[in-house]
Formats: sequence, structure tokens, C-alpha cells
Amino acid sequence: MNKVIETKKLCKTFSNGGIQQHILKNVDVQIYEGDFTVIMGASGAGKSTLLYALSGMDKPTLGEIHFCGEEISKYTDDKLAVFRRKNCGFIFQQIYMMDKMSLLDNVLASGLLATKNKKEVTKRAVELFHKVNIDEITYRKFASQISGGEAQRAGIVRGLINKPSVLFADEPTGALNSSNSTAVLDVFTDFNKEGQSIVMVTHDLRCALRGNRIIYLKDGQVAGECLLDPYKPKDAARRTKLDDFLKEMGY
Ligand SMILES: Nc1ncnc2c1ncn2[C@@H]1O[C@H](COP(=O)(O)OP(=O)(O)OP(=O)(O)O)[C@@H](O)[C@H]1O
Repeated sequence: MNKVIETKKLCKTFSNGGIQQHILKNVDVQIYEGDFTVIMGASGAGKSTLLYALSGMDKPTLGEIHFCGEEISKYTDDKLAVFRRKNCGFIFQQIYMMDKMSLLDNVLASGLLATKNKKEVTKRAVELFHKVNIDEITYRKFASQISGGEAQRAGIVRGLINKPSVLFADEPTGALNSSNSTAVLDVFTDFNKEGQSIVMVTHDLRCALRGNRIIYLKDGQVAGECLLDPYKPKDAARRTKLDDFLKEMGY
């Protein structure tokens, strides 16, 4: 299996009112191509901080991050921004779109940052909207006119428009009801089956069950990893394995 991201002794320290808070402490993790990696842990364990570091959204205080063979932890902010645009897609709990633009135009605005070929980007956007079950009437609506579930699925389209090496998601179903969560998770599973590497932070067991590699963070350190068979979210043995692992981790 190819490693797409690897960290070596990754540390992140924040200074809050003169007090140093060591949030990530010598974290060594590997993210493999095609995996659906899930990061879990108690609130404040450093999950989002790790996700931001892995994706080049934030720089580590110490240590190395290798992404697609490049040491991105050495990059200047400008170089990192270009790298991120090319290699990373992002989905957050709340999807922020430009309200006065259609969903399609919001997605095109992101796509056209990476290429000037509008025809090609539009074709890809329409294909992606189709895959996430958003029809033409909906993708032509203003972002202010759509439901939370539609916004999240449109967010996935935007996250994937530039064919990122890795799609990063931070609590992507946190603001959704149960049926919308399932629909969004099904979309993640479908793209992962097609080979899309995904790294997702979640507290939600149903989200975690979509993954095949669960990394558990405790107090800024990797406390354990659990490997699950891919694509069997309803399999009882798999569920038991995850439950046992989380119990062992003290979740
Ligand atoms: N930019 C920042 N400046 C200062 N402190 C920060 C910053 N970002 C995060 N922290 C602190 O780092 C710690 C870990 O935050 P992080 O968001 O990574 O945790 P988490 O595991 O994702 O938690 P949750 O599950 O509650 O979202 C918290 O104590 C938080 O206050």
C-alpha cells in the first residue's frame, strides 16, 4: 500500500495568553492511498489540529509532514497554499458558500482556481452533482435556498472538484439529521470505493464504521489504531471490533 501522507514526530503547540499548550506530541501517523481513515478521540484530544496539519491548513511547530513524497512542513505559506489547492479537498461541519451564487457557480469558483478550462470543470461539476444526487434544478439554486443535507452534498462536490489526492472532512455530518447523515456517508463510501483517499474526524460511531483504519488520539498522542474490513458498515463482527477497540481506548 502506498503512503500518501506520513508524519514524523509531529508537534503542535499553541500559545494562549502566554501559556504554551502542547496539543500534538510527537505524532507519527501514516495515511495510505485509497484508505478511508477516521480520526477519533475525546473532545480536545487534538483531532482537528491533526487534520489541519495533515492537510497543510496549518503548520506544525516541530516535526515533519510528507505528503505525496514532498515535505510540506518545510513549505512557505504561498507554496503550501498552491500545494493544498492541488492536493487537498475539504469538508467541514458547516458548509460556507457564497449565498448570491448558485451551487454550480460556487463549485466552479473553486474549480477555476486550479484550471482555466471552464468547459472541463463544468462537465466534472455536473457529473459530481449527479453522483451526490443533486439535480439540475437544485444546483442552479442560490446557496441560500438549499437544505442542510443538500449543502453538505454540494460541499463534497466542491471538495472533490479539483481531484484532490486526499479529501479531508471534519465532523461532516455533525449538523445533519439521521437520514441526511446516511445519505452523506453513502456518498463518502461511494467515492472511497472508486479509490478516493479520505481522512475524516468524527465522534460518531456510524461515521467511524465507514472507515477501514481508525486512529485514536488521546491527549495529543496516537493511543491506538484499529483496522476494519472495508465496505461492510452493517457487519456485526466489524461493529464489535470497533466497539471493543473504543472501549479499550476509554472512549
Ligand atoms: N488556533 C488555536 N489557538 C489556540 N488553541 C487552539 C487553537 N486550535 C485549537 N486549540 C486548542 O487545542 C486543543 C485541541 O483542539 P482540537 O480542535 O484539535 O480538538 P478536537 O479533538 O478536535 O476536539 P473536539 O472533538 O472538541 O472538536 C483545544 O484545547 C483547543 O482549545
